[in-house]
Amino acid sequence: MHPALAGISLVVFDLDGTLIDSAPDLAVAVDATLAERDLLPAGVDKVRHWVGNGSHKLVERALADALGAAAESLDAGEIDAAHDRFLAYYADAPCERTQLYDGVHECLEAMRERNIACVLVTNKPVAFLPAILEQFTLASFFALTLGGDSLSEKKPHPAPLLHAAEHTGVAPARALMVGDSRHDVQAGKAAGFRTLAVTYGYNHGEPIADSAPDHVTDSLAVLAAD
Ligand SMILES: O=C(O)COP(=O)(O)O
Ligand SMILES: [Mg+2]
Repeated sequence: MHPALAGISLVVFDLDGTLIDSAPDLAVAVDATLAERDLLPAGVDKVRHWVGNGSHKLVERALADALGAAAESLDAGEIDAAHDRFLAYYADAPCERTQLYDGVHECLEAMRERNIACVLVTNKPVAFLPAILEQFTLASFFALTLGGDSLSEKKPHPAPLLHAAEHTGVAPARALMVGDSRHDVQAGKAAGFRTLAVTYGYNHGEPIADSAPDHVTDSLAVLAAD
């Protein structure tokens, strides 16, 4: 068994950039939002760097970039209005270009066989989760799924991870956080979880090793190995 799983009874998985490559659909919704305001498209490469702090931050970063302004200088009402438009566009097509990463299903199957509880903790709005989980037949693997707006705090705050531990009755010391961004690693450390980071996701253009996770992998398939 992979050393990250030694003594582990709960694995909390991040979604975007960890289980699914959702940036192409997020970019379509961002670009449609910008186009309504006659702003140039951001494109998927930029959007990849902006995912991870929830959809509101994604839209704020996209607007700031398109307007050549500092995020702090934007009007809050302007960001809220653009965010509403983004949510409408994304709701129309949340999984047309999104792909499941290799190794995800075999990893989740292996957790099920080993009786290791799995919980999904994403900063994505919870309203999008049913359609995405159904599209990739992921729903049945999770004891609980939390979005960025499910609780009053989201990652990098440890609250959603501690909620997952409490919900499954597993002590944080026996839990592992698996994610692609520094926010996942920070939340995991703050919650007293062990941390495993994937190298292929979105991390604001920084190497995830800089966040000093306990383990790093380039595929979740390693968690399925004997
Ligand atoms: O920022 C988002 O909307 C999603 O991010 P996460 O699934 O990587 O937490
Ligand atoms: Mg992520």
